[in-house]
Amino acid sequence: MSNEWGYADHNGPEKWCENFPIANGPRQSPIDIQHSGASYDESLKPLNLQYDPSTSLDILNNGHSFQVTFADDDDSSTLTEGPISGKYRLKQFHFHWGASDDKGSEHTVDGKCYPAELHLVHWNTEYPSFGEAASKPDGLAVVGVFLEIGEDNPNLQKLLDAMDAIKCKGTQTSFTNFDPTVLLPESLDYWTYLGSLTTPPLHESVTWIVCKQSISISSEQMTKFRSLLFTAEDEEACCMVNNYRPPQPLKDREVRASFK
Ligand SMILES: COc1ccc([C@H]2OC(=S)NC2=O)c(OC)c1
Ligand SMILES: [Zn+2]
Repeated sequence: MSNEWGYADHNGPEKWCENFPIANGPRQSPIDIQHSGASYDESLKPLNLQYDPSTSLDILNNGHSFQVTFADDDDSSTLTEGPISGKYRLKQFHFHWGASDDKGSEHTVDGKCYPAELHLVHWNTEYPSFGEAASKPDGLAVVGVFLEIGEDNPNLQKLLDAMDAIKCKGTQTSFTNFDPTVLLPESLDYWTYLGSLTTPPLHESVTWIVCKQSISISSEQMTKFRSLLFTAEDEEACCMVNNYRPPQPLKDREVRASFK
């Protein structure tokens, strides 16, 4: 398989180990989070997420998902506290989703799949850049938020309105003055464990912070996500759906809960 990984049968998650043997490593993500298997840790602090909307730059279809990228040349948008030490800067956020409402999240909870999952990707300012941090064991902290079918979510509308401009792989458009705080659930109770990026290169560099509470998305809004394409303008169109990796073995890891 060339380095062109994807989510199809010929280049999807079951094949990634051919070019990325870490795919079978000791701290791979995502995982199935079992309520009964998580231990409450009273030493876990509340998350401190401070985002400056003026750091949002653009929205891009990268051929695997769509992402909103943030200026990260100072400490304007950061994650501190929670399970981490030090300060992590927001680099980007993106989503994973399914072809139908019964699948799409990467993490599952007691075997339950959600239709989509948001990832807010932060890098440790102990390192000079995201690129340097991405391969270090404490380099990244990703906040995961489940999306559940319900009422229309007005906080997603600005993202949905931009999608016509980024339908194809490699297209992007300006996306300014967006505060990702509006995408967080009311409660910031979380599970945390040590894991990895969920796409190649699958670096085992992520402190995962998965929110217990979901946010809503309507079925109509999910349909808009599914109108994006994995493919470029000059290629045969392939709908961007099922861009999720299934749960990986927990192996010798613990999952801690910030709540009883
Ligand atoms: C710009 O940085 C990123 C962000 C996320 C990933 C993947 O890892 C997780 S988490 N979600 C993914 O899609 C990534 O993979 C190379 C690079
Ligand atoms: Zn992701």
